[in-house]
Amino acid sequence: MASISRNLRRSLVPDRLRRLHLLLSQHPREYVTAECHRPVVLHKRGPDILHDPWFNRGTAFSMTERDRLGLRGLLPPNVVSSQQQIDRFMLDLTRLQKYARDGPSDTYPLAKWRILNRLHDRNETMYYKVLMENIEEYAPIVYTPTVGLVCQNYSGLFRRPRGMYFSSEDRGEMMSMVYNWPADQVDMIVVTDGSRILGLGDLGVHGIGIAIGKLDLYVAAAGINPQRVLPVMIDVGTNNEKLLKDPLYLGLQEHRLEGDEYVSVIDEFMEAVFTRWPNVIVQFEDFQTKWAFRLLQRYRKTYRMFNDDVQGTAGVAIAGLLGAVRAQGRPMIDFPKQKIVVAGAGSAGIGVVNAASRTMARMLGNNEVAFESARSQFWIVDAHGLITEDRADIDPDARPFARRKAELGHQGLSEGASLVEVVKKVKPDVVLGLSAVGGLFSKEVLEALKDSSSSRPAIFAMSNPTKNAECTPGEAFEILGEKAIFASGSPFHDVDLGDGKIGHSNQGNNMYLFPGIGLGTLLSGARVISDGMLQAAAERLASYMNEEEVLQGIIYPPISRIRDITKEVAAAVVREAVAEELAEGYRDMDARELARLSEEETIEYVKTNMWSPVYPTMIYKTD
Ligand SMILES: NC(=O)c1ccc[n+]([C@@H]2O[C@H](COP(=O)([O-])OP(=O)(O)OC[C@H]3O[C@@H](n4cnc5c(N)ncnc54)[C@H](O)[C@@H]3O)[C@@H](O)[C@H]2O)c1
Ligand SMILES: O=C(O)C[C@H](O)C(=O)O
Ligand SMILES: [Mg+2]
Repeated sequence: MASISRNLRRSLVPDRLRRLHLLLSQHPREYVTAECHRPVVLHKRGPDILHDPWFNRGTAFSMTERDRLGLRGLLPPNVVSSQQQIDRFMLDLTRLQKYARDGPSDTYPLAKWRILNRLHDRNETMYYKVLMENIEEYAPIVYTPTVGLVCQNYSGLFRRPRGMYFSSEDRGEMMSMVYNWPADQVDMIVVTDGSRILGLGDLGVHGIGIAIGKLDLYVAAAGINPQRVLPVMIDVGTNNEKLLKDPLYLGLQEHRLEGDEYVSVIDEFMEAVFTRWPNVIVQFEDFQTKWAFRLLQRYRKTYRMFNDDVQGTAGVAIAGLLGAVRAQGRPMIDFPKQKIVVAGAGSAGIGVVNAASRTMARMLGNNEVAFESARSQFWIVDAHGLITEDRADIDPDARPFARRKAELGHQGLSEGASLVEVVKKVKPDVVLGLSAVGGLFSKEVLEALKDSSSSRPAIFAMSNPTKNAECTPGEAFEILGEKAIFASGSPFHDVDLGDGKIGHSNQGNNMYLFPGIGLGTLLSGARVISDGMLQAAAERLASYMNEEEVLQGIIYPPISRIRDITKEVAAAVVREAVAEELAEGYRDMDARELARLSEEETIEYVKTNMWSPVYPTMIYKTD
């Protein structure tokens, strides 16, 4: 029988230990934690349980449970194990996938999503077990890139509602509406207003799919209990003319609210959710750039919130950029010498440049000279070309990084210079795309990068979904050869370079950080999410890959390791929250005890609190 760690043993009384041994004999060891061992109290019986995906376990209900919960006779008599259920489902899934093509040129992503979604609707535990055990195959279905296709087709795919919808029509009602949600505890909310879904633009209310997909990763990667997650869509209208005219559109058919009216809706939502669930964490997702920064500044000092596109993406990019330095055989401290061209000056691009330049400045001494030197390592190109001081109506968020007049002359560049011109003149170590323009890193741009001052030029084609990637790994390796480092926001296959050589295609997606940021914040009980906590998360991700992997060009972990990396990131966030005296503790772990935990004990503490897809003991209560 598998052994139980000392920490876990300490937290269990003897009869629970017996059940734990039973669980260990039925499930992979990593699933069995104290968190999944808590009994669940039910206030419903019979068919109500079978229709509730949180509690339903179908044919896996034992005979004693069927008696206890009024289920006897409501299910076929053969009791099966959870593994037999998964085997049966997987067989059916493979068969259905085969006969349910989505279209002539396409393979089966939407068909797969529909089948998985039906399981999500009837048995959440089983759904997450399938997802976790097949994360490489199904993360790209429930998350990027297929989630984009799902949002684009949401009116046709919609079956059962999931999550909550707040609209501009609900002004004045939100405080009472939040009590319509059935869970008394919510740990994690992902909220979107649907205004910029991946690189697909304004998808209005159909953007709820992205919040659902992000929370699927919170459950699968971070072990947040699926009963305590809440996807939210704030429908303030849409500026997508097609949706405004579409008779099948599910949202408000009016233009988006603007200005103070818009802010007041978001304010009301924040007040309502933090009143009912004071300890909740709110992740802002896919808000158009003009609101992303403003809302972040407005709430980050008072609420437990962060913006994934601005802050999660920045951390993931920093980890990858540091990986690219190490891949050149140089120490991370050489990062401030890297010349970086960024294509895209939206929430993601500016978020990356802000955070990466701060990281450089810290390495250089954190004073004014250091900041100035760090700033000068970045060239930002947007839809109008190179951003310089000469630009009229410059976006205030981009202003600090506009190239100075004095620098331009000797570089032979001017306001609005094209991307290819900038790459030719600057000879950057890195080109990083967050432009949402597929193919932007054209043959010409990649050819120009051959003159890079780096021994291993790095290409980050980070825009999503797949067709928005600035280039493919095939294009990058073909032109730049085996030394190139490649990462993309959506997954691509590695490239066979012949002679047994592989061009590694890394996935540089904020999924490697947001689950750990959320989990670490929850388990530390930090009241806000500080820059230091975000930096600690990024640094842990950066150091996760070992020297050998990095030298091979592997700068991000494979998705199969997402649960492990998330645990490590969460522990780093907890420790930083403690160091900054922001941690207030979680459940029976108070701030003082948290501070006494060693690094290893913090990791064990995180692991113990991660939910796993194991059917818990159920107890029926009448009130
Ligand atoms: N990989 C990840 O983890 C990750 C995270 C966040 C966002 N993203 C992706 O980043 C993209 C951008 O997101 P955003 O919120 O910043 O969007 P945005 O629309 O606010 O910004 C896009 C930026 O690209 C610029 N741009 C447009 N055409 C260009 C061109 N031809 N050359 C150079 N720049 C051009 C625009 O001027 C703008 O500054 C999206 O595709 C999104 O999916 C990826
Ligand atoms: O959702 C993703 O895959 C990454 C990112 O948040 C995005 O907006 O593209
Ligand atoms: Mg996003």
